[in-house]
Parts: sequence; structure tokens; C-alpha cells
Amino acid sequence: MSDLLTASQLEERLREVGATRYHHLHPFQLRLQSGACSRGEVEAWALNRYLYQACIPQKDAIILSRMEDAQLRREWRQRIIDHDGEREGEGGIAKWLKLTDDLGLDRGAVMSGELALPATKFAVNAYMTFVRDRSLLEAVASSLTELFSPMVIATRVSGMLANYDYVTQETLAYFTARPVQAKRDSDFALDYCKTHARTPEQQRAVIAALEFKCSMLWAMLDALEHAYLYAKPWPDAFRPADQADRQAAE
Ligand SMILES: O=C(O)c1cc(C(=O)O)c2c(n1)C(=O)C(=O)c1cc(C(=O)O)[nH]c1-2
Repeated sequence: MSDLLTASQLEERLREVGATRYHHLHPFQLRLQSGACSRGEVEAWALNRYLYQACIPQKDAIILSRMEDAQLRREWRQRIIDHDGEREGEGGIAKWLKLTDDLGLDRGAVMSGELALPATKFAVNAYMTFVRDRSLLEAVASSLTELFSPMVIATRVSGMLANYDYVTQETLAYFTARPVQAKRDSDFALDYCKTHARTPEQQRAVIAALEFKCSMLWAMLDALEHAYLYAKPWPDAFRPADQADRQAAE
């Protein structure tokens, strides 16, 4: 008996991975959307997540360079444009910097990545390495977390707007375009994986790639929660003003 899944069974398995392992379940995400995070934690989240945003077009350029089919490249290159924009000041990365600006973070410090937690750097690096070293099919499959991002973005945006008075719709402008882009991108990637995963091994590799990506997103939030809620940040990492006050009071 073959353990080859049908395309719809494969999709079902992938959706199960998201339902049980995506970062919408992470305690830090739940605190962020419920208003329980301190201002410093919100700042630390935005600063660390900048590193992930900044790596996305680079990882998509790696994937693009591995595609032999021009039609496929035409589809994929839109992702790079979405993040980098067509010119200075446009695109997702510029919008993320609007968020960190509004939170009062120094742009140069954010962009240098120097204040990010070590685990954030390791996680982002692991994503880049994964798409470089694994098969093209696995690299494409690792983007499938975007199947689930519209739902977490909607909850996060409405929760943050309701619970933090220093956060406005303009501050969170990054997220306005993302759900539509994520749906377009993940529909395409899902279709690609369903068509190209033709053996049980390939199907298992696709599922494992999505699990890997979920674990990478989870690890970033684990690190944030540990450093800024329970313990203290790595000596060279970002230290929010409210945490400095807390430490002074201890
Ligand atoms: O806000 C989020 O929770 C979230 C999650 C993800 C994701 O699931 O990887 C992405 C994004 N946002 C996002 O904005 C984005 O551009 C993006 C690109 C990718 C990818 O792997 O190619 N994931 C995500």
C-alpha cells in the first residue's frame, strides 16, 4: 500500500501543521494582542521582527536564483518588489520602519540589527540557510506559513489598536497590504507544492519544511518572551526604557 497522499490530503496535513504549530498560538503573540505587553516589549518585538522582514527579500532572491522556469521567476519576483518597493521609501521594509519610528526607536540602530537578540539572528539565518541548501520544493514550502498569516495579522492589528494608545492605524500600515499579498503568495506556493510533491518522500519533505518554518517563528517569540518578560536581554541587545526603570527599582 502506498503512503502517497492525494493533493487534498496533503493540503489537509499542511493546514493541520498551521493549526497546531503556527505562532498565532504563542503566549507572546497572545499577550501582544491582548494588551498585556509593556511598551518595552512591543518595542522589542518590532525591533527584532525587523530582522525577519529585512531577510525576506534576500531569501526570496535566493529562491528566485534557483528557479529554472521563467514563468515561475515572474511569479516569485513580485515578493521582492512587495518588500523592497520600486523606489526608496516604498515597500514593506519601509513600512516596517514607520512602525519602529513611531515607537521611538532609532532607525539606524534598528537597521543595523545590532540590538536584536542572538536567537533572532540565529532564526533568521536558519531560514536563509534552509532555502539555500534544501530542494527548491522545500524552499517554496517553507513560505507556506503565509497561509495562516492573514488570520494572525487581523487579530494582532485589532488587538493592538484596541489596547495600546500609542499605536495607530498609520503605525501599523505595514499590515494593511499583507493579507492580500499573503493570500496571493500562499495560494501560488500551495498549488506549486501540491503539483510538485509527487512522491511520499517529497510530500513528507514539504510538511517538514512547514514545520521547520513554524518552529523558526516560534523560536523568535520564545526568545523575546524569555528576554523581556522572565529574564533579561543579552548584554548587547535592546534594553527598553521601562525595563531599565524596573531594574533600577529592584
Ligand atoms: O505578521 C505575521 O505574523 C507574519 C507571518 C509571516 C509568516 O508566517 O511567515 C510572514 C509575515 N508576517 C510577513 O509580513 C511577510 O512578509 C512574510 C513573508 C514570509 C515568507 O516566508 O516568505 N512570511 C511572512
